[in-house]
Order: sequence, then structure tokens, then C-alpha cells
Amino acid sequence: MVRAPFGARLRVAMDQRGPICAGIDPHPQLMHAWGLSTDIAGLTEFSRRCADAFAETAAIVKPQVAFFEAYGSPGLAVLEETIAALRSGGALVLADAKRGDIGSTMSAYARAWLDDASPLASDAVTLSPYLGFGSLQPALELAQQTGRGVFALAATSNPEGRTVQRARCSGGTTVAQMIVDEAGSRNREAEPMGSVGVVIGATLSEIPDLKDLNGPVLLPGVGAQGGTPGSVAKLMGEYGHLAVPAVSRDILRSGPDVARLRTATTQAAESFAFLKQS
Ligand SMILES: O=C(O)c1cc(=O)[nH]c(=O)n1[C@@H]1O[C@H](COP(=O)(O)O)[C@@H](O)[C@H]1O
Repeated sequence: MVRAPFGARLRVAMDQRGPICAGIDPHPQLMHAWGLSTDIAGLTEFSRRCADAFAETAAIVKPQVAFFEAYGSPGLAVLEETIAALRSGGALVLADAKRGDIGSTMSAYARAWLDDASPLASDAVTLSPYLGFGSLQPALELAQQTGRGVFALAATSNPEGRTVQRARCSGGTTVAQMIVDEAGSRNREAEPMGSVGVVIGATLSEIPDLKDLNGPVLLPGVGAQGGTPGSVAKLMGEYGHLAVPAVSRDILRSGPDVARLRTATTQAAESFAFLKQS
């Protein structure tokens, strides 16, 4: 199937629905708060409500794969149904799987998340570049062939990340900067933006230079981890048009009512509408 590149599709979706990525993170505590059991029936209902709420309101939706894997194969079946429901409602799906491995194994991860033939195929997947950015090549190639995208972890929202990501490479740049630059080198010439994104925490006080990225920046950490529209504006500066703030618990707390989840999603998108201007 021929589809437009992910970066172009994401740009259109963000312009139409606002820039945020709504997260589906079925934490047991949230399932309790929604009056659901924490078994597979609860996971199924939680995910259906999220898909109902987000499919027609959010530009992009990020199911956190670990919460589904924890249920084994029935959990993965729920994830497959959720991905299909979101995509058929018009939302892009970013599978938050954080995959990364030696190239030959990476090819299999790429097939799982980025190949039309896979029931888990999504519009994009999060990747960990800590086996070396080059190890991601099979996923970068398959994403390009299939009009899909990737987001490489560059500077994560958790405080522990800095011990690795702020370390300096032999040339003097930080590891995080090197990852952003590697991503940018795959986005050159792309219009309106490339399909190789990076992940940068909305909780950080400083971030890598984004001038050569020309790709989307997923900013998790908004809400529950302390990030705000103000912190995203400050971090992104003149590159706000590339920002995709990711919000999970802060929206999910509005459940279980689907209408309330929808309202929380559109309100979150409105609070970041200013990003389009930068
Ligand atoms: O890749 C991610 O999405 C991610 C990267 C990161 O640096 N920090 C981070 O919190 N995340 C994910 O973003 C979501 C944040 O959830 P909330 O804190 O509930 O909004 C979770 O699914 C995390 O796994």
C-alpha cells in the first residue's frame, strides 16, 4: 500500500486536531479508579474507551506496549484491536515499544511494528538507539519504505537518563545531541518535516540543539511528571512547530466517561495550540 510519508501525515493531523499525542497507559491504579477489574476484561474495556475517546479527537495516540504485554497473548490481542480502532477513526498510532537491538534482531522488531503484514503495525514506533544509532537502520529503512515513522529516545524525561544522555562523545557533543543529529541527517530535504523523530522529556531544563532536526519531537512528561505548556514553549523555542507534547495520565484521569476523555483531549490540544505559530 502506498501512503504519504509519516512526517507529512503527522503534520496534517497536527494541523487539523492540534499537536498533542494522547497516551494509552492502562495502569492498574487507573483501571481501579475507572471502576474496572485489572484482568483482561478490564484491560479490554479500558482500551475500548480510550479508542472511542481518542480515535476522532487526537492527532496521534501512543499505546504503551508494556501495559498490554503484561497480559501475554490476550493483552497483545487487545493492543491489536486498539491499534485498528484508532487508525480506522483517523488517528495516527505511535506504538511505544522502545525497541533496540543488534541489526539482525532489529529487522524482526521492525517487521512487528512497521510492516503492513503485521497485526501490530502502527504509524510509528519508539526506538532505543543505545546499541548505536546505526543499529536502528532496519527500522529506518522499513519505515521509509512503508510511509511510517520512528521516534528515537534522545533525552528522556526521567532523571536517571542524564547519566548516559548527557555524557560526551569523543567529538565533545553530548550523546543526546548526537542522536538528534543522526535523526536530522535522515530528514534532510523532507517537506514539511521528516519521519525520523526524537523523544525529549518535557521535564528537562535544557535540551539538545534542534536546528538540523527537521523532524517531530515527542515530548513526554506533560502533566503527571510536571511538564507544562510553558515548559514546552521554553524548551522548544523557535522549533515549537515540531513539538508533539505527549500526555497520558493527565488525560486518562478524566475517565471512564468517554465524553469527558474527549473533552480533556481537546482541551489539552488547545493548551498547546500556540506551538503552531513558532
Ligand atoms: O517514549 C516515551 O513515550 C517516553 C519517554 C520518556 O522520556 N518519558 C516518558 O514518560 N515516556 C512515556 O510517556 C508516557 C508518560 O506518561 P504520563 O507521565 O502519564 O503522561 C509513558 O508512557 C512513558 O513510558
